[in-house]
Amino acid sequence: MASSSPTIGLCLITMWLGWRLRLIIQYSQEFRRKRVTVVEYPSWLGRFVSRVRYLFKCPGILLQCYDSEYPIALPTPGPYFIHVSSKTHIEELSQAPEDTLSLHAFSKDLLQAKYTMDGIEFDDNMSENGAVHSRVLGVLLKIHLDDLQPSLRATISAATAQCLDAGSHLAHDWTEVNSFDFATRIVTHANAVVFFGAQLASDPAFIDVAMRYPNDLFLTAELLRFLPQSIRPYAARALKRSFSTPETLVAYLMPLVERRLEETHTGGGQQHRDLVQFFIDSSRRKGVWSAHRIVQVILGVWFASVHQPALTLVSILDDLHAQPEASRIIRDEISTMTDEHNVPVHVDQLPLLDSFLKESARLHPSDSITARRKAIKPFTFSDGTRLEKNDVVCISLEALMKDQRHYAHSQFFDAYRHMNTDSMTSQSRFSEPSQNFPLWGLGRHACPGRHYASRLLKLIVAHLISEYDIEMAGEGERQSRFFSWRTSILPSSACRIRIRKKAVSPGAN
Ligand code: HEM
Repeated sequence: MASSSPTIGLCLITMWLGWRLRLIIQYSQEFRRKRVTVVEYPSWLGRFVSRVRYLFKCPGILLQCYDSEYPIALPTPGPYFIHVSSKTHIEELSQAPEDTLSLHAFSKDLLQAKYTMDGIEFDDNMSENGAVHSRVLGVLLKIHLDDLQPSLRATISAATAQCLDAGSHLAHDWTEVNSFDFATRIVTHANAVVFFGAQLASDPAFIDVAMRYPNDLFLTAELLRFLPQSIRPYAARALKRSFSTPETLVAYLMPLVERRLEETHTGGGQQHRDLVQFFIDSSRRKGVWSAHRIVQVILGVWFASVHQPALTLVSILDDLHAQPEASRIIRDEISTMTDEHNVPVHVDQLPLLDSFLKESARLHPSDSITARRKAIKPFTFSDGTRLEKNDVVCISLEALMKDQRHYAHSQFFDAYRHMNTDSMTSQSRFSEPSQNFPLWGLGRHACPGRHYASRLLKLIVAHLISEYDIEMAGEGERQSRFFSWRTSILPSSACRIRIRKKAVSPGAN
């Protein structure tokens, strides 16, 4: 009996390896694309190694092999990813119809949504959901940002103080925290107010679940993607025991959404200004979504809304420390800049703060690629470059934003780069997607949450920089504090900051 478990384990591993090898052989035989450079080692073993290497080294490989004209293809443990970077390819990719190059078909594979978002069934051509997202995030949330700002400020302030209470206390009032945990906690608290309103956002048990959900989703999806389709439902059921936050989150959200739907139908209750209400109001135009459907969609948006801003904030804090002079001037800008009527300037109208955030994201994005699309059917670019069904195509984000052709002295951190320094006004804004700055994607899918993300990051940075002294804990190159997994560039556990309340606070606007 004692020897049976290792034998079963060995059989399962051998079966899994055989299955992966069969897929690799299948993909490699299929992969012949006109005008695309394939970056992989020759031979079967080489191809296997190339795929494993992709998991740990993708951002570095893309920087090394970047070509501003010709697409490059990298083998991944799944399909080949074809990375484009020329103006024409980028334009054609972002304008391709959803039923040919689909973001949602890609996201469905990436996030294993059926298992991680309470059984949501994505259609590859999700124009209906897309329209509701755009209205809720890109229109209603954007319009209400100024109204939400006071509660966001108060929440950021309280969440920061709470994180510091829980951190490791050092001499001279310093507290040390893990940068990513710190950023995730503040973003989670702020988002919870905006998504679900003050009542649920003030429940610590809910915040704990909401904060853990993106991590559980990410790990579950990663594990499932390594398994054959046929056994994913069983594996997902087994994984639920270890990663239970999706179910718990649904248990919190269903009563809230049901109550709101009821209030909306009867016309009773108070007026709510949060995303749950915006989703209810916007989906009514599409024939009233059920509470369950609204919760499923909110789970997807919640993942996007926590993970990316938290990663972006970690890099901003890192860069503020590396650029002390710019950091000092931003602090002055926040505390002293007034308009012609001597009224403090709105946090969204501070040109150096905006430029700094954009420069930080340009040099240190949290992902090396953007605008991913899965080919639902074959697609041919105007120069003849061809994609076959199931290929994934995307833009080489990091390499493109470090290309000398787009940015002079592109490796140099220039806090003023995105400003007109004569008039000291913004030249191009952080929240604007463009061909040279596709951080938010491009075209009809460009991130609808970008105005909120930009405002949130500015409010957090303004609060931290005005009220706290911040230092990196431990020195060393940036590279030693970050690692990559697939295309993501992630902070390691060595990414820690020391933080303490300023002796005299200049006070933010
Ligand atoms: C720094 C923070 C963020 C970054 C860098 C970012 C980046 C992106 C990117 C690259 C895409 C894909 C665009 C494409 O493929 O063309 C995207 C899509 C999306 N993002 Fe963001 N995002 C951020 C924050 C947010 C926030 C805060 C929210 C919600 C409040 C959000 C909601 C979404 C949604 C719903 C989509 C899917 C859009 C669609 O289906 O058409 N994002 N984001």
